[in-house]
Amino acid sequence: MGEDAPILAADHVSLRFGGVRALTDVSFSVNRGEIFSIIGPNGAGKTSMVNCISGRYRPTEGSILWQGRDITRVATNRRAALGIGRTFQNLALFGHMSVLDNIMVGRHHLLSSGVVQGMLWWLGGAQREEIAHRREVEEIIDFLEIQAVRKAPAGTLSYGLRKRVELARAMALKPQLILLDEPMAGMNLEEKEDMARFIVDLNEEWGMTVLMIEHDMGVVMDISTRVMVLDFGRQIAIGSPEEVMAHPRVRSAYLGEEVEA
Ligand SMILES: Nc1ncnc2c1ncn2[C@@H]1O[C@H](COP(=O)(O)OP(=O)(O)OP(=O)(O)O)[C@@H](O)[C@H]1O
Repeated sequence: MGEDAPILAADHVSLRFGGVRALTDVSFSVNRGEIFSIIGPNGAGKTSMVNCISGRYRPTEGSILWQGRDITRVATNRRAALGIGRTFQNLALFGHMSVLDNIMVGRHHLLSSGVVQGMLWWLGGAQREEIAHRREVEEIIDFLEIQAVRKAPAGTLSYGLRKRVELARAMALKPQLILLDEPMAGMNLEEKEDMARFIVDLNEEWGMTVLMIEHDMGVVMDISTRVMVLDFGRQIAIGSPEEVMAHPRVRSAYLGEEVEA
């Protein structure tokens, strides 16, 4: 277990909400070091899949494997402690708190996974760790080029900068795998280009494996190692961006083209 196994795998995952089949028998694996993207039309099951990985939803059938170990029944906060990080589309930043404090909060999220561990951490040299952690947070702030706003209340920032702070908060947990749910949504071209560069760099320089959902096909095809396409909860293609774009079912389902006879 461990080194040879994919960092993450979904094994025959199905998810139903009453009569709605959000996912049907989806299997795939993500290799360490990849930027792996999930695409597909609205309602295809992308968010459901990511929620199964983060632990927010439990698959009706099938399992989620982390480095070969079955984590289907592991709680969300434990998954974060294992090394699965994410940005939360709906978890807003604390508007009145500074950028720095918002990023530091990410760390406390990790510590809150156990009162006893938290106590031991505190008794066992918390201050030293706190200083080391602050240094890491400063590195992340430098990396994401948000030094100029580190003391600003998060609520005063532009949309693009807020998204960067959210990314910083996820990075502060030092995840091995980072889940990004539509990181470019609502961004202008320049903000998208910046975000794409940060994703590539956090992958290459910080060694984080990336799993993302993104609607912007240009960005997906540009930066992804591999792409999985979902449609009506089923996997219809998986492969390199070129392979996926050339796939007849992708062209018909996703790009609305007629499938040639
Ligand atoms: N909590 C829920 N309760 C009931 N149905 C749900 C729930 N979450 C998702 N669904 C349904 O599951 C299907 C897949 O939804 P999901 O949000 O995973 O798709 P998506 O590909 O992320 O779509 P979008 O691109 O619009 O975000 C949809 O039919 C959706 O209505």
